[in-house]
Amino acid sequence: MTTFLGSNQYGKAENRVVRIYRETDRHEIRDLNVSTSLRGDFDEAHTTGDQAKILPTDTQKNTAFAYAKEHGVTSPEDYAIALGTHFLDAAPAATAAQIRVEEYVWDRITVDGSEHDHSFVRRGTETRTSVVTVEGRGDDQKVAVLAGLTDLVVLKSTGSEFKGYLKDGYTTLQETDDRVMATSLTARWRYDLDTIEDVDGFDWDGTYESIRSILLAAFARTHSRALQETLFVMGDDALKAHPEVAEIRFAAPNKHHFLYDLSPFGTENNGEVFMAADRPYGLIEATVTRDDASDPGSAWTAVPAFV
Ligand SMILES: O=c1[nH]c(=O)c2[nH]c(=O)[nH]c2[nH]1
Repeated sequence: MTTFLGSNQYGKAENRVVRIYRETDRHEIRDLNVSTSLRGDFDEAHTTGDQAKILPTDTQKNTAFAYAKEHGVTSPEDYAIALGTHFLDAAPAATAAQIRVEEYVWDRITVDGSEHDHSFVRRGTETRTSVVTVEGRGDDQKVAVLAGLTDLVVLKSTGSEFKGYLKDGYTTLQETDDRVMATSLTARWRYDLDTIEDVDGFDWDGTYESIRSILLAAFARTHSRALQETLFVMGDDALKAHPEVAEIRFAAPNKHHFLYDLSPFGTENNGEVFMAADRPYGLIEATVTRDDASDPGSAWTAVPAFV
């Protein structure tokens, strides 16, 4: 019996890079969790122990921090493209570099009705995400950019029904035309860079905010016949408004809210008191794709998402 080395990658995970812009009294903060991975011809490092081709994870960490100053962090996507491109120059054996960035958003604290210059409060649990994969060199170099968010917790107190579903001998669920619908949304969308004229000058932050608002508006506006339908409308709205987005993927846990039975206490419950169940949860996952979407290449390789 012989064995061989299968797919592999290596890098430094979860570098907590905080970049503060302090050129004026009104400071700006970008708070990132940056993970780097290199893929390529790193067989010897595993099979013979020869580390000659390995750019150490410690160096990758240093570069992540240095680039926060030398390149800057105008957006997670722009920073990740610069870092990924650099690693292909720095490590000749690498065929691809993947940079995964989570951004924790800080809002300014409002004091006496005005935003404070240098005091911030973290925005809930929501996290902005980006995954950039840079592959190849020179004219053949390909850059894939995913953006998204995770842990965006939303709830509708009405405007959601669930009925007309398949029933069998194990079905106990009652049909409803008025329920609470809540989820903690993960969404990732893939940019088609060929549709973007000036990638260096692209407004990554503005586009992120626009798509986030579209998703929230669609969730609020749509009378939901199922979480599946709501996700599709959210994706459809985002793709229609943003031709530069090829596809969007969702993972949405259905955070069930069960009407609590207060009848033993002689109290009516007209959709007023619910038990929020922690688990199990329905897990609804869906992709909405433009029919002429570009080839994703390795954009989704090693990205923690379904399919
Ligand atoms: O929006 C829903 N989709 C389902 O597939 C489902 N299944 C279920 O039991 N409740 C729900 N709700």
